[in-house]
Amino acid sequence: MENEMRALDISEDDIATMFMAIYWAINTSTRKAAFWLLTYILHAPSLIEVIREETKAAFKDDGNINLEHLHNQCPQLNAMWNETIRMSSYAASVRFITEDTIIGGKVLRKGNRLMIPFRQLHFDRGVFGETADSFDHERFLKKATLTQSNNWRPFGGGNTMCPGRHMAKRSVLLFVAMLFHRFDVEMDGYQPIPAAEEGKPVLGIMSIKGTDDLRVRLTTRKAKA
Ligand code: HEM
Repeated sequence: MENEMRALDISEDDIATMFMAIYWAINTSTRKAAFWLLTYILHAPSLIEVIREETKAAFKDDGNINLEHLHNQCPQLNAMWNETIRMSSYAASVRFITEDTIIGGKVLRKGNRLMIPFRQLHFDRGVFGETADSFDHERFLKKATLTQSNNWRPFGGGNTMCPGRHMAKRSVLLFVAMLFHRFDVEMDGYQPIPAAEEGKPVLGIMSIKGTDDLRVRLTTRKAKA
């Protein structure tokens, strides 16, 4: 990729900026999304069996795992994923206004910047209902069209919509499915859902606040005879 950029005469500074953005995108939001998804599941442990049952067809006898099964044929796990990134997204799209535009009776002047904070969209009770503040693992099962809503934008939108979104989802679903197939997982004694760092906007998924964490116990599951 670097060679291709050099061949296009892109400057050293711009190449560094692009790589920085890519490394950062890969290394931050995806692992945080996995953390929050596991946290929500461990706080409703009956979901673990639901996931094991739904994902077991993805695990092949030859050791391979069918990623597309996890992506397309596991509605419950997918609904948990959608709900997790609704709850934990703290990004905002920033757009440069190129023409005077009227939205909802408000004039947006050419030359200004517009910020669209996702958290406010994701917690809008007009769209997500009275339970918008809490994790509902079935929310996107009961209403699959929510993913088409302009209020659900964990990956932004338009030309700069996150190109890593499919990879991020597949990585996290794979990690969670493998974890529950290989291990019994439980909280190391009851712990509340860790506080999220709400004071610091990020381009993606929220961090845990301060030293909060979630300790878990893992026990290897015995292979079925
Ligand atoms: C849960 C995981 C992730 C979340 C929530 C996330 C979220 C976002 C958001 C909100 C944007 C800005 C979209 C906009 O401007 O409207 C973005 C951009 C971007 N993301 Fe992600 N992302 C995730 C994972 C990834 C991964 C795994 C990669 C790379 C493999 C990636 C690569 C990028 C890149 C390159 C951009 C800039 C796109 C552009 O400006 O054209 N992201 N992401």
